[in-house]
Amino acid sequence: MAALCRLKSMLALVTGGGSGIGRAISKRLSLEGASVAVVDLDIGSATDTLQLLSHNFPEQEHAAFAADVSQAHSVSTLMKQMQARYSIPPRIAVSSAGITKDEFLLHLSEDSFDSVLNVNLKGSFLITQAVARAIVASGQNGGSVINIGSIVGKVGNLGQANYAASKAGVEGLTKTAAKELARYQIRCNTVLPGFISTPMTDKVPQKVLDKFAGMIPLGRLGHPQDVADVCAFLASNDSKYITGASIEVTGGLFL
Ligand SMILES: CCCCCCCCCCCCC[C@@H](O)CC(=O)SCCNC(=O)CCNC(=O)[C@H](O)C(C)(C)COP(=O)(O)OP(=O)(O)OC[C@H]1O[C@@H](n2cnc3c(N)ncnc32)[C@H](O)[C@@H]1OP(=O)(O)O
Ligand SMILES: NC(=O)c1ccc[n+]([C@@H]2O[C@H](COP(=O)([O-])OP(=O)(O)OC[C@H]3O[C@@H](n4cnc5c(N)ncnc54)[C@H](O)[C@@H]3O)[C@@H](O)[C@H]2O)c1
Repeated sequence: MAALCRLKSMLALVTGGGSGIGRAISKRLSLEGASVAVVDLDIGSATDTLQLLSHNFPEQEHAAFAADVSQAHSVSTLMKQMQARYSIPPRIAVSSAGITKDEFLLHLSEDSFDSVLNVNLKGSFLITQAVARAIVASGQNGGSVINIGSIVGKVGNLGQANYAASKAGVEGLTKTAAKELARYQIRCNTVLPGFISTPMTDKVPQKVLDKFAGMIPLGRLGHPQDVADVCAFLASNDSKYITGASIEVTGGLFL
């Protein structure tokens, strides 16, 4: 197989890189030659991810950063730290940081609503804005923003009014960013994973899983790698004419 080097000399920022899908994306982008800034609330898990990244090219430099994507000041500090470390802006920005606080609507608290929207939607906004600003300020056009939504943002899900709202918002945010940032050749796309086996889905009650068993046409739960492969495509020039798209990575769940 030809050496994977579609992202050689590119700097990628991946939030939520300490676990699950974000960790798989970090690994996949490094395999294709990118230097990866692994960003997570949990610096320990982000540092653990560093140990898993590829170093196939001498210029690859990976680093871990602690940041809370829901807080503007934290994202601002992150960007300053990245500027000091790399002196170039990230050309690939993946927002994978996300949380759930599941509860039926009738019992859902304001705090559970706010915290999920702040991390999942506002976090994607803050990262998209910060990276776009850095690219525009560099005077050199070009970049790929990849925001991780969810099929739940499209179809809804029992117990996830907050989460579904946040993920539907991520799509609207990303489509608008695609329209506004095209003039800078910054492409913005949303990935909609289905049920992917990660610590996030480990919390789903077994009786719920049992209800959905057999509902996935491709016959298996998704792996984080399944999402990472699509993100590598969206990060690369192989998707150079794609922006504003929402790509479902679901195995056909909820077709
Ligand atoms: C096996 C292959 C696919 C499995 C798919 C199952 C999930 C649906 C698709 C999600 C895909 C993408 C998700 C992705 O974005 C990442 C995540 O968000 S992972 C978290 C997903 N969260 C949920 O699906 C919510 C699960 N439900 C709960 O956590 C609890 O039910 C809760 C909402 C906290 C309420 O708990 P409580 O103890 O008050 O009630 P019960 O758990 O006893 O539930 C009462 C009855 O409602 C049924 N129920 C609950 N949630 C769902 C659901 N999402 N879909 C269908 N039915 C649901 C539950 O089975 C009980 O039914 P019964 O009265 O018959 O026992
Ligand atoms: N697993 C699935 O089935 C599935 C499906 C659809 C969408 N998604 C989305 O994919 C993304 C990754 O999910 P996952 O399954 O890998 O979850 P995960 O829980 O394994 O990883 C989420 C990561 O985000 C980090 N994080 C949480 N809040 C943060 C914050 N405020 N600032 C910075 N980092 C923060 C966590 O520390 C963790 O490392 C999430 O946005 C999730 O909503 C997951």
